[in-house]
Amino acid sequence: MQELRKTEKQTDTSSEEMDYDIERKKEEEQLEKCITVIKQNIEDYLEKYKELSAETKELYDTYREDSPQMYNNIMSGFDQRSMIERILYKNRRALKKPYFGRIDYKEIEENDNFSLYIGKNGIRKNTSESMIVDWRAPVASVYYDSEIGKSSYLTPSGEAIDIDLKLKRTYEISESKLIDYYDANIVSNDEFLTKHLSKSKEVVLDEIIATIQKEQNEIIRDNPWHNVLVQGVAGSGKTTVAMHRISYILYNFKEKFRPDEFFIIGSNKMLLNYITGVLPNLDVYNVNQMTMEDFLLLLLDKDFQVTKGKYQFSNSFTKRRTESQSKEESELKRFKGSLDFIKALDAYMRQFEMSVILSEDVSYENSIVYSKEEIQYFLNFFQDKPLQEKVDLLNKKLAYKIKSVNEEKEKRKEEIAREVNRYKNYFGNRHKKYNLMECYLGFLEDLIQSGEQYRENGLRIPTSEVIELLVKKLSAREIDLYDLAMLTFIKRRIKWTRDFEYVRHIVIDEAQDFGVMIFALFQHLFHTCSYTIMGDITQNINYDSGMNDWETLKNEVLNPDKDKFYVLAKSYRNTVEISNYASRILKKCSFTTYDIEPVIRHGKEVSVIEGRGREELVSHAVDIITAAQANGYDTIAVICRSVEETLQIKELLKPYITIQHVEDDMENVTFATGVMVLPIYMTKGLEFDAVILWNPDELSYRTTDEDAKLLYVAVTRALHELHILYQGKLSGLLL
Ligand SMILES: Nc1ncnc2c1ncn2[C@@H]1O[C@H](COP(=O)(O)OP(=O)(O)OP(=O)(O)O)[C@@H](O)[C@H]1O
Repeated sequence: MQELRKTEKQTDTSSEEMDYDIERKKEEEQLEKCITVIKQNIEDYLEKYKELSAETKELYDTYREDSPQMYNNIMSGFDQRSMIERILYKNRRALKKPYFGRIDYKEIEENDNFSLYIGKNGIRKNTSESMIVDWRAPVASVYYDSEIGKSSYLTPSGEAIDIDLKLKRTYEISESKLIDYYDANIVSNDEFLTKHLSKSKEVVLDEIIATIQKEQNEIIRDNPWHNVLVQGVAGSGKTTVAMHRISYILYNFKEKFRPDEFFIIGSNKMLLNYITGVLPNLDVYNVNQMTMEDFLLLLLDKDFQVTKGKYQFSNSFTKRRTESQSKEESELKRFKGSLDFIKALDAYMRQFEMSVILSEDVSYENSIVYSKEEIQYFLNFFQDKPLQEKVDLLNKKLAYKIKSVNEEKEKRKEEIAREVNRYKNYFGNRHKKYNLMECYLGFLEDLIQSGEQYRENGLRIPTSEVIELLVKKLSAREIDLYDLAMLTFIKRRIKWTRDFEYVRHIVIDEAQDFGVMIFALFQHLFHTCSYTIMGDITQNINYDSGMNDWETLKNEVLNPDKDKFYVLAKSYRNTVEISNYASRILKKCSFTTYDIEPVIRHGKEVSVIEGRGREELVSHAVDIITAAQANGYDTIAVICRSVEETLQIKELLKPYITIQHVEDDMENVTFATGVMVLPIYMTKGLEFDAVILWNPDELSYRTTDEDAKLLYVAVTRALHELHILYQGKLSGLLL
């Protein structure tokens, strides 16, 4: 920061320097004051913690199983203790760096002046007087959004407060000492940011509270009552913004959302561990995190278990590429990811329901007690309810009618009960069990037999050969997430269950990798849920099944009038050299891309090195890694195309370099400091100080849009250095 200030100081007059010294003294005093308060807070809370621990221990020692009251008291003691632990954690963190910003402004309507210090956590003196404002508080938005002069901020209820911003100041504080500060009208935002970005990478996502950018702030603070879809280039902070958004929502809408109603869905466990590692620093605890497959399996629960049925998940990145996949194979993938797949199942389920629930006149003692029209009206009215619930409601309604007829005839109670009982399962038994997989196979069979009827209704259904391929895969116990999605849909249509409740907000990272049908499914499953959807169509690694544009999602699944679509164009991760190299790949493609604007941070040129055989490539890789480590880089990745290649390269590098996670099972790999060898699909969402792209030759990456997306993902993982090692002919995408 001192460097940032130098240019300003050179032009200062000595009186300005004096002003600066006075001002700095005031700032030092303020910092001292805050630190004293925080120290006092820590002492007080430690005392409370000790008292509470002693009380809880005493209760625990005298606990009797027959006293529910005692049990509740112990539990509440534990809860309070963890609350105090969190407060202590926040205060201890704040002790080193209590705040990062300050805003001085006048509230125009009230004519009141304020000077607020903004920190990663709000700090109070004596639990009442606010010393430091939490970054998530509505007013803190001014720090991220506003320029000096007239502006406004929004309260969570949407009310605009007009203000006149007089000062916006940023501090550099380290180990409780003021290093420096600067004012927004003097040092540019980009200069400050670049300093932060040149750091070496850690193995969890960083919080960016002090440097959130205006366009990111807008997304973080958008309200949770509508869905938010963000298209952002690689490294634009999508994941980071999503995590900060969760923190913002839980802080500002405490009464409406519980953390355990939040679900973060990511593409693999390594990515999830990496991104959710930031949550405690953002004061977020107890949110759910899982892969899409695990989320669907959780919803399916006991109704479908992959292990029980001995199913295996298919992964198209397992094998080294030898030949192109068949036309049927890619058609099948496209169909499975499409809206037509789920729309066809919806139509089938309606037919299925009609075959189970007879909508015909119900006659009783020579008169119609429940007419066909009434039944159909009921079915239409409760269209959205599961089959079992409809059956139950219809049975109950009929029972009521039969009871009324008999009561009118003044029959005896026992006789009425007998009559009602006779009809109690007229529309079917609501406990009847359905096998979801059998239902799914029934649907596929119907597509094969009656595909034309579906097509006549405007659905794009592939040929029966394509559907037969899917049936074949299922009989070979090969399954994927779209199959799970269909089973979940069937379950929702049939079963009366609580499995779909308690999901209030879903954050989906790398959303482009999932077919649009997944989002349609979610809309169908959860009625009071909103979504934060983060993605980049340029990084769709599941070319056929994933999304290559946002149009269908935006216009056919989400509500274009109500939901919000944002674009993040600035890339904070890569150096200009790496960003330009990535942009060159995209220029070779036919798909629409979003322009990348790198934050100006220069580094080494990308090195492209040809080797005359594997041994030479290995020797180059070893040299690059050794040099990068000597340069102080902690995270280094060698990125391969397939799992098969990854395992081979690991073996080749092992004699010379310590490699993290040498086990073969990709599922168990966790992000670690050091050198990792990974297939591209596992590097999604991650970043490394230095990246070696392993042998992107023309066979591994053809000049197609599909392969361009894969390469784009691989090269944009690098923060500071990118090296391309190849033998033979380099892929046309990199020329
Ligand atoms: N405002 C910011 N201030 C400082 N660093 C930032 C900011 N925004 C993003 N970054 C940094 O940029 C890097 C990329 O962020 P992130 O991984 O969230 O991007 P992404 O858009 O999800 O990338 P990808 O699409 O490649 O997964 C991270 O190191 C993050 O800390």
